[in-house]
Amino acid sequence: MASNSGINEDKQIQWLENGIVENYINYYDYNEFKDFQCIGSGGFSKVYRATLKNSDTVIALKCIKNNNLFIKEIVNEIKLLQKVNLHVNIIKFFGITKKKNNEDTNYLLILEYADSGTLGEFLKNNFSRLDWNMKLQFAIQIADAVSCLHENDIIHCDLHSDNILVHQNMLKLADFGHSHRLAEVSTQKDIVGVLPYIDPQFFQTQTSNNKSYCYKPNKKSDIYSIGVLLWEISSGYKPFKSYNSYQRNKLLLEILDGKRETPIPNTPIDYINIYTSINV
Ligand SMILES: Nc1ncnc2c1ncn2[C@@H]1O[C@H](COP(=O)(O)OP(=O)(O)OP(=O)(O)O)[C@@H](O)[C@H]1O
Repeated sequence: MASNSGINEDKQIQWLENGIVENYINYYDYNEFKDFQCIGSGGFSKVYRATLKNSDTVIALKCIKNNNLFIKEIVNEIKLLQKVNLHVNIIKFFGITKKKNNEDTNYLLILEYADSGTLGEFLKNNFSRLDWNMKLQFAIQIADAVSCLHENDIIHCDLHSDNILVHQNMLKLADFGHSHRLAEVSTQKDIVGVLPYIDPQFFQTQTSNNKSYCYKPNKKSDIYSIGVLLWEISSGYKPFKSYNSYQRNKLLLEILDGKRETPIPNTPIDYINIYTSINV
């Protein structure tokens, strides 16, 4: 007898296959692409740069490492990306392709290609040439992209500088694997994300209740992460970069105790006000 999770996986795969047949998802044959080059990897995917044959069109292919384990995340990411596909600061979703792997079939998301890597890498390599006008543009672009999500009642839930890509000096929000529609949000048992960017309320509720976790991610949790990103854009550094992974608990306790990164000298006061404002 199939397990519940097996039934759920089958349903998700069915949704993808129906999407291809009924044309609510664009499908491209894998053989239509060439010049594959691995450009990154994350918790559940490997990402390739490739070119559409007989054209100069460059795209990114996000190949899910283990379809069966992550099929829910793939379907989730596709559904959400399709809702916000028109925004210039959100990575575009073009469709899917499939690759046969012995007995298995791997699904790959076809995405807009960002030519300058993640925002984190970009700041590391280019910070000295960024003027305030550019930093401000970056801040506005992140706020615009997240505002578009929120208008569609979607929350990203995993905002950090490696989930924002840079293309032609413009920011593109990416990686919707942990995002949710607000109506479908439940209380989080597992906290996802990168510690310095996570709304501390996730942890506060957990420790004060002395029982299972009961904080629901919401729009304000994304806005906390935007505040941290604005600081990062103004400094060029990852937040709390002097803490290594072994000091995670120490950092968590300090953040709960109110520790925050301090404004960088010569940052315009209006900019500081935006990311330190508590009236969100
Ligand atoms: N559209 C793209 N254009 C260029 N590079 C990309 C693109 N999408 C992803 N990448 C690169 O691949 C890396 C992994 O992508 P992504 O964060 O989407 O994977 P993931 O498996 O969902 O990661 P996570 O562990 O954060 O959930 C990114 O950090 C980036 O370097």
